Amino acid sequence: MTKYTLTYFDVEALGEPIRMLLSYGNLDFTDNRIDYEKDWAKFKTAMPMGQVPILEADGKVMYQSLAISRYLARLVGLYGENPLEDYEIDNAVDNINDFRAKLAGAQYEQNAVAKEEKFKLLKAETIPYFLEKLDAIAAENDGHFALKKFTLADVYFTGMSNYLSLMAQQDITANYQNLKKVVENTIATPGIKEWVEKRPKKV
Ligand SMILES: N[C@@H](CCC(=O)N[C@@H](CS)C(=O)NCC(=O)O)C(=O)O
Repeated sequence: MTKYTLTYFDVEALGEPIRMLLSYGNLDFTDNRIDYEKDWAKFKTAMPMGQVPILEADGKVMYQSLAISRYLARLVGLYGENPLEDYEIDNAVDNINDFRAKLAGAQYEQNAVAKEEKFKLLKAETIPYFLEKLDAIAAENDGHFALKKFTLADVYFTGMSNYLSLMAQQDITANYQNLKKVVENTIATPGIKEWVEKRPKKV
């Protein structure tokens, strides 16, 4: 049986959907967490693109979190059954990822004045815009993000949700019942439920 090792920082963020997919599939994995302050400089040079997450499977080193997530989703039956279904799932994941990129653009802005301006715009426009759109998509899909069923897109949103809330400086599901439903459904799913109960409490 394949043994997986996920290497990432001691946070949820981009690594968490991967941990959830591995847990959902009941795949045997080591959750290898790097201490950023102490150890990252020496690990970075050994990473294929100088970044994490990476997933090792029987000697194969995989990187790029979305590529890894799609690979695992295929493996555990959370991807589409045909190219059109794949498109629907990818589309939902890309919408969520666009939201993440907007938040990260403000969060990691180095200039303090520019950062404050970016956050003002985020709070006034970008965050409500994305959350309303995403909530409407989840409403159309009966509490899922695509195809009215549990897929990679639900796991991606749920795995990222605490990190997205942290960056948005607000609970992103608080006023959006359909988004809340996606998260509740996902964390009640066998495999993921057990993972969420035992995972380190680090966003
Ligand atoms: N597109 C990459 C981005 C990976 C990425 O941004 N990783 C960050 C952590 S979330 C990282 O390794 N930062 C440390 C660095 O770049 O030195 C992916 O999705 O895997």
